[in-house]
Amino acid sequence: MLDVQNLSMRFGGLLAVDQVSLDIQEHEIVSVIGPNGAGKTTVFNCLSGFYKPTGGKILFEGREVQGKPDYKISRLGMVRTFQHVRLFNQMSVVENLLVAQHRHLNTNLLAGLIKTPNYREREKKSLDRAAYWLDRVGLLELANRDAGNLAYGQQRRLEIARCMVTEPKLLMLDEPAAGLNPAETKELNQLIVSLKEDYNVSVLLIEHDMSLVMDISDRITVINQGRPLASGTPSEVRQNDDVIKAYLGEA
Ligand SMILES: Nc1ncnc2c1ncn2[C@@H]1O[C@H](COP(=O)(O)OP(=O)(O)OP(=O)(O)O)[C@@H](O)[C@H]1O
Repeated sequence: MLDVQNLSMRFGGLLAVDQVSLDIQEHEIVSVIGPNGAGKTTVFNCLSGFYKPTGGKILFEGREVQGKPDYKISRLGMVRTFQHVRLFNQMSVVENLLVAQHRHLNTNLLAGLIKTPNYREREKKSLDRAAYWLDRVGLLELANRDAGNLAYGQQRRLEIARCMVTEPKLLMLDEPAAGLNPAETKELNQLIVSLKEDYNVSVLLIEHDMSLVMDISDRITVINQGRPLASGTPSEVRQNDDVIKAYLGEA
């Protein structure tokens, strides 16, 4: 599904990502781990179109997407969350999900103004999808609350729902467990696995919580100082001496 070949990203004199390759097959959860500043978020920013990589190829379903703008990449079915939650805080919870779908579908302004039957039908579908996902992430009863007033763990779940209403093929989660308590992390674990099992979504995960990573990942890629250090199954990575020395030993 996703095939990243020798991805590089240079910021002036700093080579933040240096020849990183990874791939994700359908129905897989793949994690990218590594010490702080290793380049994980920069890889995400390149994949999701926030940065134009300075080298390498990104193939999504066989199509080259490196350098394409973020809205085009998300319309192809690759969507992401952010390390620091980015919701529309002044809007209600349900409005956040409606806006996500509008932006995704590139809704026609004129059709919206005169409310054509086709437009109404789409609006109804958007609302149904929003309600479905709010229920699915346990936020339905908070639908009319301002997003900014939700507890942190709830905002994180809303971010995932906001991705899911656009029906992605690949979901990229940047440190989704950061700031969550153990009970919330356990819920997150179950949610991510069910996205894969029940909705056939592939997941690319950046995460520092090693118990979560080891539990749900099919494969793991480790990067260190921008460079690929190792990749394999959780048990292969856990036993890799280089990984232990560079990261796991201190994690
Ligand atoms: N826009 C930018 N301009 C300049 N340097 C940047 C930029 N974005 C990231 N960097 C640098 O690239 C390197 C990799 O950063 P990145 O945020 O990708 O690491 P990370 O592995 O995600 O770290 P963390 O686990 O702390 O989130 C760092 O040295 C960072 O300072």
